[in-house]
Amino acid sequence: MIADPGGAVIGVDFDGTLSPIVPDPADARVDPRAAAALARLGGLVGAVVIVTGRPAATAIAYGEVAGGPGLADVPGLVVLGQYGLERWEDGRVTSPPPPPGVARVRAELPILIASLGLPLTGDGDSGVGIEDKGRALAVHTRRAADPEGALRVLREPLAKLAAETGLTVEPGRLVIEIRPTGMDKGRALDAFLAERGARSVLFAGDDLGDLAAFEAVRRSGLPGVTVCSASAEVTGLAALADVVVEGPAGVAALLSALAGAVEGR
Ligand SMILES: O=P(O)(O)OC[C@H]1O[C@H](O[C@H]2O[C@H](CO)[C@@H](O)[C@H](O)[C@H]2O)[C@H](O)[C@@H](O)[C@@H]1O
Repeated sequence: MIADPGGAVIGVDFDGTLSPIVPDPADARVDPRAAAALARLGGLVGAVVIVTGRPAATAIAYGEVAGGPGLADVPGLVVLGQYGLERWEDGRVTSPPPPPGVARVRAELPILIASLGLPLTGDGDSGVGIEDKGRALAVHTRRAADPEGALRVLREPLAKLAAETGLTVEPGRLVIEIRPTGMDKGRALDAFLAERGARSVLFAGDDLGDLAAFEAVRRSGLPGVTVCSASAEVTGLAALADVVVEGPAGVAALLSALAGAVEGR
């Protein structure tokens, strides 16, 4: 990677990796040090790609940094959003239309959650939150009175709703998403590595949804490094990573050190 940076692909997740976990998903923002490191790397390596469950445009918007380089300033950046269904590049998003089941989930979710006796969040209130991502919906319990308990109550009814609407369930950090089938971070990364003719790859993530990308690094057969952005909340991923760092601050430090090593080679 350092000897042949032009062949390297640097892949990163957004929430929990570039952006610290916060109670309200709408408050998430990139760590400015991570954005600055990626902006350096973008001019040095083959490609920088963000692979995220967020809509691609949301990652770009939450990647703005006042007075410094933000994610939109990373040279050649590609964002594969909604687990690879969307692509942001050169300021434009391309994506297929949402499958029809999403509209039914959107209509039924508030009723279903109320029927389970779980209060929904209002502005700034505690409760269960619904994040509408256009082609997927996420049900968040981080702000519920009992986050783990709410997750337990929701698990089966959401799986049933996903099955009835031809969609799939994606569990995450105090969140269950109902999203289109047929794509995941691994498939998205496979295709990107092939498209760019990658000769090495690094992928950093924080959650079990990032495991598919770790597996893509392994099956690529390329010299590869998997990085876990560690937290007390997700303990399973660290054992499966080559390198473990402390959250987004640790990821930023690692990316910055990598940029320094390439610049100084
Ligand atoms: O693939 P990622 O970039 O990691 O996105 C996965 C989901 O992350 C977001 O939720 C998580 O972060 C929130 C903000 O810190 C936090 O409040 C929540 O508890 C976490 O689950 C996001 O809201 C989802 O849409 C993403 O799919």
